[in-house]
Amino acid sequence: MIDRLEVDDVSVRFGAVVALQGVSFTVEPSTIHAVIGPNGAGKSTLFNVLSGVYRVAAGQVRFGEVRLDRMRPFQVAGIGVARTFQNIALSAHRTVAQNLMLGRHHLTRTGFLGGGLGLPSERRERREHAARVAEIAEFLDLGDVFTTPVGELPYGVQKRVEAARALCAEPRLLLLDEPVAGMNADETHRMADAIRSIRGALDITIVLVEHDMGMVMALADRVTVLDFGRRIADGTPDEVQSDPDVIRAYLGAT
Ligand SMILES: Nc1ncnc2c1ncn2[C@@H]1O[C@H](COP(=O)(O)OP(=O)(O)OP(=O)(O)O)[C@@H](O)[C@H]1O
Repeated sequence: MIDRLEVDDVSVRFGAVVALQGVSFTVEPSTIHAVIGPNGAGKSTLFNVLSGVYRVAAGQVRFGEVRLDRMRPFQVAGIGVARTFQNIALSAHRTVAQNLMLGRHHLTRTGFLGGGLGLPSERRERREHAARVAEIAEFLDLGDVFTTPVGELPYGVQKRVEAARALCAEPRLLLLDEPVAGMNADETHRMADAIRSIRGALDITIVLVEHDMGMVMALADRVTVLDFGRRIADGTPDEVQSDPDVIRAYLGAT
Protein backbone atom coordinates (compact mmCIF):
# COMPACT_ATOMS: atom_id res chain seq x y z
CA MET A 1 0.00 0.00 0.00
CA ILE A 2 1.45 3.34 -1.06
CA ASP A 3 0.65 6.38 1.03
CA ARG A 4 -1.16 9.52 0.03
CA LEU A 5 0.75 12.83 0.14
CA GLU A 6 -1.23 15.65 1.71
CA VAL A 7 -0.14 19.27 1.58
CA ASP A 8 -2.40 21.03 4.05
CA ASP A 9 -2.64 24.83 4.27
CA VAL A 10 1.12 25.33 3.89
CA SER A 11 2.67 28.79 4.13
CA VAL A 12 6.35 29.67 3.76
CA ARG A 13 7.90 33.07 4.33
CA PHE A 14 11.33 34.50 3.64
CA GLY A 15 11.37 37.63 5.79
CA ALA A 16 8.69 39.86 4.29
CA VAL A 17 8.28 37.67 1.18
CA VAL A 18 5.40 35.21 1.34
CA ALA A 19 6.55 32.45 -1.01
CA LEU A 20 3.61 30.13 -0.30
CA GLN A 21 0.30 31.11 1.23
CA GLY A 22 -2.16 28.53 2.52
CA VAL A 23 -1.44 25.98 -0.23
CA SER A 24 -3.34 22.67 -0.06
CA PHE A 25 -3.57 19.70 -2.41
CA THR A 26 -3.56 15.91 -2.25
CA VAL A 27 -1.47 13.52 -4.31
CA GLU A 28 -3.15 10.15 -4.69
CA PRO A 29 -0.96 7.02 -4.53
CA SER A 30 0.53 5.79 -7.82
CA THR A 31 -0.43 8.91 -9.75
CA ILE A 32 1.61 11.53 -11.61
CA HIS A 33 0.84 14.90 -10.05
CA ALA A 34 2.20 18.08 -11.61
CA VAL A 35 2.69 21.41 -9.86
CA ILE A 36 2.95 24.20 -12.39
CA GLY A 37 3.00 27.98 -12.37
CA PRO A 38 4.75 31.01 -13.85
CA ASN A 39 8.10 32.36 -12.61
CA GLY A 40 8.15 33.07 -8.90
CA ALA A 41 4.89 31.18 -8.29
CA GLY A 42 6.43 29.18 -5.44
CA LYS A 43 7.15 25.85 -7.16
CA SER A 44 10.76 25.52 -6.01
CA THR A 45 9.78 26.58 -2.52
CA LEU A 46 7.11 23.90 -2.41
CA PHE A 47 9.57 21.32 -3.69
CA ASN A 48 12.03 22.24 -0.98
CA VAL A 49 9.28 21.87 1.61
CA LEU A 50 8.42 18.39 0.30
CA SER A 51 12.04 17.28 0.54
CA GLY A 52 12.65 18.69 4.02
CA VAL A 53 14.93 21.55 2.96
CA TYR A 54 12.61 24.43 3.92
CA ARG A 55 10.53 24.76 7.10
CA VAL A 56 6.88 25.75 6.86
CA ALA A 57 5.64 28.84 8.71
CA ALA A 58 2.20 27.24 8.97
CA GLY A 59 0.39 24.10 7.82
CA GLN A 60 1.41 20.47 7.48
CA VAL A 61 2.72 17.98 4.95
CA ARG A 62 1.77 14.36 5.58
CA PHE A 63 2.95 11.27 3.75
CA GLY A 64 0.62 8.57 5.03
CA GLU A 65 0.80 8.92 8.80
CA VAL A 66 4.17 10.68 8.80
CA ARG A 67 4.67 14.44 9.18
CA LEU A 68 7.15 15.33 6.43
CA ASP A 69 7.28 19.00 7.39
CA ARG A 70 9.04 18.16 10.65
CA MET A 71 11.82 16.17 9.03
CA ARG A 72 15.28 16.96 7.79
CA PRO A 73 16.24 16.00 4.22
CA PHE A 74 18.03 12.78 5.22
CA GLN A 75 14.99 11.70 7.25
CA VAL A 76 12.68 12.40 4.31
CA ALA A 77 14.96 10.28 2.13
CA GLY A 78 14.88 7.58 4.81
CA ILE A 79 11.11 7.14 4.55
CA GLY A 80 11.27 6.56 0.81
CA VAL A 81 11.13 9.99 -0.80
CA ALA A 82 13.72 10.64 -3.53
CA ARG A 83 14.24 13.82 -5.52
CA THR A 84 16.05 15.18 -8.53
CA PHE A 85 17.43 18.68 -8.85
CA GLN A 86 16.68 21.43 -11.35
CA ASN A 87 20.38 21.83 -12.02
CA ILE A 88 21.98 18.49 -12.59
CA ALA A 89 23.64 17.29 -9.39
CA LEU A 90 25.66 14.36 -10.68
CA SER A 91 29.35 13.65 -10.47
CA ALA A 92 30.52 14.57 -14.00
CA HIS A 93 33.78 12.58 -14.00
CA ARG A 94 32.14 9.41 -12.70
CA THR A 95 30.39 6.93 -15.02
CA VAL A 96 26.63 6.46 -15.16
CA ALA A 97 27.06 3.19 -13.26
CA GLN A 98 29.06 4.87 -10.48
CA ASN A 99 26.57 7.70 -10.15
CA LEU A 100 23.71 5.23 -9.90
CA MET A 101 25.58 3.20 -7.27
CA LEU A 102 25.85 6.40 -5.21
CA GLY A 103 22.06 6.57 -5.36
CA ARG A 104 21.94 3.27 -3.44
CA HIS A 105 24.32 4.29 -0.73
CA HIS A 106 21.78 4.50 2.06
CA LEU A 107 20.47 1.01 1.18
CA THR A 108 23.84 -0.63 1.75
CA ARG A 109 24.60 -2.43 5.00
CA THR A 110 28.34 -2.58 4.70
CA GLY A 111 28.93 0.87 3.21
CA PHE A 112 31.00 -0.56 0.36
CA LEU A 113 31.19 2.81 -1.33
CA GLY A 114 33.53 4.09 1.33
CA GLY A 115 35.89 1.16 0.68
CA GLY A 116 34.97 -1.93 2.68
CA LEU A 117 37.13 -4.78 3.94
CA GLY A 118 36.49 -6.94 0.88
CA LEU A 119 34.62 -9.61 2.87
CA PRO A 120 32.56 -12.17 0.92
CA SER A 121 29.34 -10.72 2.37
CA GLU A 122 30.36 -7.28 1.10
CA ARG A 123 31.17 -8.61 -2.33
CA ARG A 124 27.81 -10.38 -2.49
CA GLU A 125 25.97 -7.23 -1.44
CA ARG A 126 27.86 -5.19 -3.97
CA ARG A 127 26.97 -7.64 -6.74
CA GLU A 128 23.29 -7.48 -5.83
CA HIS A 129 23.28 -3.68 -5.87
CA ALA A 130 25.19 -3.61 -9.14
CA ALA A 131 22.61 -5.92 -10.72
CA ARG A 132 19.74 -3.70 -9.63
CA VAL A 133 21.56 -0.58 -10.86
CA ALA A 134 22.05 -2.20 -14.28
CA GLU A 135 18.35 -3.08 -14.35
CA ILE A 136 17.29 0.50 -13.59
CA ALA A 137 19.72 1.82 -16.21
CA GLU A 138 18.19 -0.49 -18.84
CA PHE A 139 14.74 0.55 -17.76
CA LEU A 140 15.55 4.21 -18.44
CA ASP A 141 17.30 3.39 -21.69
CA LEU A 142 20.78 4.08 -20.33
CA GLY A 143 22.27 0.66 -21.01
CA ASP A 144 24.41 1.93 -23.91
CA VAL A 145 26.02 4.67 -21.84
CA PHE A 146 26.40 2.69 -18.61
CA THR A 147 30.19 3.00 -18.49
CA THR A 148 30.41 6.52 -19.95
CA PRO A 149 31.42 9.44 -17.68
CA VAL A 150 28.31 11.54 -17.10
CA GLY A 151 30.08 14.75 -18.17
CA GLU A 152 30.43 13.38 -21.71
CA LEU A 153 26.69 12.81 -22.17
CA PRO A 154 24.21 15.20 -23.80
CA TYR A 155 22.12 17.26 -21.41
CA GLY A 156 18.88 15.34 -21.99
CA VAL A 157 20.57 12.03 -21.20
CA GLN A 158 22.13 13.48 -18.04
CA LYS A 159 18.64 14.43 -16.87
CA ARG A 160 17.56 10.80 -17.36
CA VAL A 161 20.58 9.67 -15.35
CA GLU A 162 19.39 11.98 -12.54
CA ALA A 163 15.98 10.35 -12.59
CA ALA A 164 17.61 6.91 -12.64
CA ARG A 165 19.80 7.79 -9.68
CA ALA A 166 16.75 8.87 -7.68
CA LEU A 167 15.08 5.56 -8.59
CA CYS A 168 18.11 3.65 -7.33
CA ALA A 169 17.06 4.70 -3.82
CA GLU A 170 13.91 2.55 -4.38
CA PRO A 171 11.57 5.43 -3.45
CA ARG A 172 7.84 5.23 -2.81
CA LEU A 173 7.53 8.89 -3.76
CA LEU A 174 9.63 10.46 -6.49
CA LEU A 175 9.97 14.25 -6.70
CA LEU A 176 11.13 15.55 -10.08
CA ASP A 177 12.25 19.19 -10.18
CA GLU A 178 11.69 20.57 -13.68
CA PRO A 179 12.58 17.29 -15.39
CA VAL A 180 12.47 18.73 -18.92
CA ALA A 181 13.86 22.22 -18.29
CA GLY A 182 16.28 23.15 -21.08
CA MET A 183 15.48 20.07 -23.18
CA ASN A 184 14.72 20.01 -26.89
CA ALA A 185 11.48 18.47 -28.18
CA ASP A 186 12.95 15.01 -28.72
CA GLU A 187 14.58 14.89 -25.27
CA THR A 188 11.34 16.11 -23.68
CA HIS A 189 9.42 13.35 -25.39
CA ARG A 190 11.85 10.68 -24.16
CA MET A 191 11.76 12.01 -20.62
CA ALA A 192 7.95 11.99 -20.63
CA ASP A 193 8.04 8.36 -21.79
CA ALA A 194 10.51 7.52 -19.02
CA ILE A 195 8.30 9.12 -16.37
CA ARG A 196 5.27 7.24 -17.66
CA SER A 197 7.09 3.92 -17.54
CA ILE A 198 8.37 4.58 -14.00
CA ARG A 199 4.82 5.04 -12.77
CA GLY A 200 3.51 2.11 -14.82
CA ALA A 201 6.14 -0.48 -13.98
CA LEU A 202 7.31 0.50 -10.52
CA ASP A 203 4.05 1.74 -9.01
CA ILE A 204 5.69 4.86 -7.61
CA THR A 205 3.89 8.12 -6.86
CA ILE A 206 5.44 10.97 -8.83
CA VAL A 207 5.24 14.69 -8.10
CA LEU A 208 6.82 16.90 -10.70
CA VAL A 209 7.32 20.63 -10.67
CA GLU A 210 7.37 22.13 -14.12
CA HIS A 211 7.29 25.52 -15.72
CA ASP A 212 6.10 24.23 -19.10
CA MET A 213 2.34 23.70 -19.01
CA GLY A 214 2.24 21.91 -22.38
CA MET A 215 4.57 19.14 -21.24
CA VAL A 216 2.54 18.12 -18.21
CA MET A 217 -0.83 18.09 -19.90
CA ALA A 218 -0.28 14.80 -21.67
CA LEU A 219 1.52 13.27 -18.70
CA ALA A 220 -0.11 14.23 -15.41
CA ASP A 221 -3.19 12.66 -13.86
CA ARG A 222 -3.76 15.78 -11.83
CA VAL A 223 -2.35 19.31 -11.88
CA THR A 224 -2.04 21.93 -9.15
CA VAL A 225 -1.42 25.47 -10.40
CA LEU A 226 0.35 28.07 -8.27
CA ASP A 227 0.58 31.79 -8.89
CA PHE A 228 2.19 34.32 -6.54
CA GLY A 229 2.38 31.67 -3.82
CA ARG A 230 -1.29 30.72 -3.91
CA ARG A 231 -3.08 27.74 -5.37
CA ILE A 232 -5.22 29.10 -8.19
CA ALA A 233 -6.41 25.77 -9.63
CA ASP A 234 -6.33 22.04 -8.96
CA GLY A 235 -7.84 19.37 -11.18
CA THR A 236 -7.39 17.17 -14.21
CA PRO A 237 -5.29 18.58 -17.06
CA ASP A 238 -8.47 19.37 -19.02
CA GLU A 239 -10.08 21.20 -16.12
CA VAL A 240 -6.97 23.21 -15.38
CA GLN A 241 -6.27 24.08 -19.01
CA SER A 242 -9.65 25.73 -19.46
CA ASP A 243 -9.64 27.52 -16.10
CA PRO A 244 -9.84 31.30 -16.64
CA ASP A 245 -7.51 32.04 -13.69
CA VAL A 246 -4.86 29.73 -15.14
CA ILE A 247 -5.15 31.21 -18.60
CA ARG A 248 -4.83 34.67 -17.12
CA ALA A 249 -1.77 33.73 -15.03
CA TYR A 250 0.02 32.22 -18.02
CA LEU A 251 -0.93 34.96 -20.45
CA GLY A 252 0.16 37.60 -17.94
CA ALA A 253 3.52 35.89 -17.46
CA THR A 254 6.33 36.75 -19.78
N1 LIG B 1 15.62 31.73 -0.27
C1 LIG B 1 14.78 32.73 -0.57
N2 LIG B 1 14.87 33.94 0.05
C2 LIG B 1 14.03 34.96 -0.24
N3 LIG B 1 13.02 34.85 -1.13
C3 LIG B 1 12.88 33.69 -1.78
C4 LIG B 1 13.73 32.56 -1.53
N4 LIG B 1 13.34 31.53 -2.33
C5 LIG B 1 12.30 32.00 -3.03
N5 LIG B 1 12.01 33.28 -2.70
C6 LIG B 1 10.90 34.10 -3.24
O1 LIG B 1 9.71 33.34 -3.08
C7 LIG B 1 8.90 33.45 -4.24
C8 LIG B 1 8.67 32.07 -4.86
O2 LIG B 1 9.88 31.62 -5.45
P1 LIG B 1 10.12 30.17 -6.06
O3 LIG B 1 11.55 30.07 -6.43
O4 LIG B 1 9.60 29.14 -5.14
O5 LIG B 1 9.21 30.23 -7.37
P2 LIG B 1 9.21 29.27 -8.63
O6 LIG B 1 7.78 29.04 -8.98
O7 LIG B 1 10.02 28.08 -8.37
O8 LIG B 1 9.89 30.17 -9.75
P3 LIG B 1 10.77 29.71 -11.04
O9 LIG B 1 9.83 29.11 -12.04
O10 LIG B 1 11.31 31.04 -11.51
O11 LIG B 1 11.83 28.75 -10.57
C9 LIG B 1 9.57 34.43 -5.15
O12 LIG B 1 9.04 35.71 -4.89
C10 LIG B 1 11.02 34.36 -4.73
O13 LIG B 1 11.68 35.57 -5.00
